[in-house]
Amino acid sequence: METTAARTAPAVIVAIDGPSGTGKSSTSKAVAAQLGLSYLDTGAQYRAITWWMVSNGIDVTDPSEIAAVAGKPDIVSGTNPSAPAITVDGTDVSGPIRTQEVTSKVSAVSAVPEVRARITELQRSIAKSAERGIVVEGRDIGTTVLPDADLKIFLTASPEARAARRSGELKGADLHTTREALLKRDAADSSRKTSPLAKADDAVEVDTSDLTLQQVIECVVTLVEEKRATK
Ligand SMILES: Nc1ncnc2c1ncn2[C@@H]1O[C@H](COP(=O)(O)OP(=O)(O)OP(=O)(O)O)[C@@H](O)[C@H]1O
Ligand SMILES: Nc1ccn([C@H]2C[C@H](O)[C@@H](COP(=O)(O)O)O2)c(=O)n1
Repeated sequence: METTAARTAPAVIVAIDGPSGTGKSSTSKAVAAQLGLSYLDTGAQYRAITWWMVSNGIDVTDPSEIAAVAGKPDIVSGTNPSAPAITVDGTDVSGPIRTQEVTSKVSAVSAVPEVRARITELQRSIAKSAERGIVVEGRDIGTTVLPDADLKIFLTASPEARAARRSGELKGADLHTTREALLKRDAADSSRKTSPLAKADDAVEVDTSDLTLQQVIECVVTLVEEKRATK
């Protein structure tokens, strides 16, 4: 619930990065809602462009084929933390971007420099137009997209904790398979040449393995409020 103090506070830009399943989306949405900030899920944008590539028969194993069409889809992201929305060429793709097919291909598509340049530009323009500030979550927000963010958080958690969270979400999917898939995606995202998943030198690292979601939210809200008090 947004407070009066939040409505009158100075604008603040918060970058939240980390590997898959560390709680970035859940935390970012809740913090933004509580503090009256906009919210941007940058993973959803990479998933949306991947969905478009797959739907249009692009060979996602061929970076030059991806690069040639990276500018074609029109991706529009909503920034309401209570109702995050994403469309591609006017079609709501919030469901289709979460399929296993898109999840298995998104690391390859998001590694292509032309894709990153396009999506990074979009992200910066959304952040710039957020009057009351924004929480932007992803993999390279603190290092590349918004290096001057007021606050940078890097969430981590053990592979076991992350796999348990994900298999809970996927209605009891096999823990070992889920863990291996998470680690494979992290390895691809961390080893790409252009803006890999990485902690910014000035980011605050929060290990969420043994924290409840509510504890993580409270920790980040406190960090944002402390930062706002110095602005
Ligand atoms: N601290 C926590 N304790 C227990 N469960 C959590 C915690 N944080 C998040 N979760 C749960 O873990 C799952 C993954 O969280 P979330 O989608 O926020 O992670 P993420 O880092 O955004 O992942 P991805 O990068 O893959 O999108 C969700 O079901 C969420 O409710
Ligand atoms: N800033 C970002 C955000 C996401 N990606 C890529 C890498 C992820 O595996 C994929 C999906 O993200 P998720 O929905 O799981 O948060 O998108 C990236 O490269 N940079």
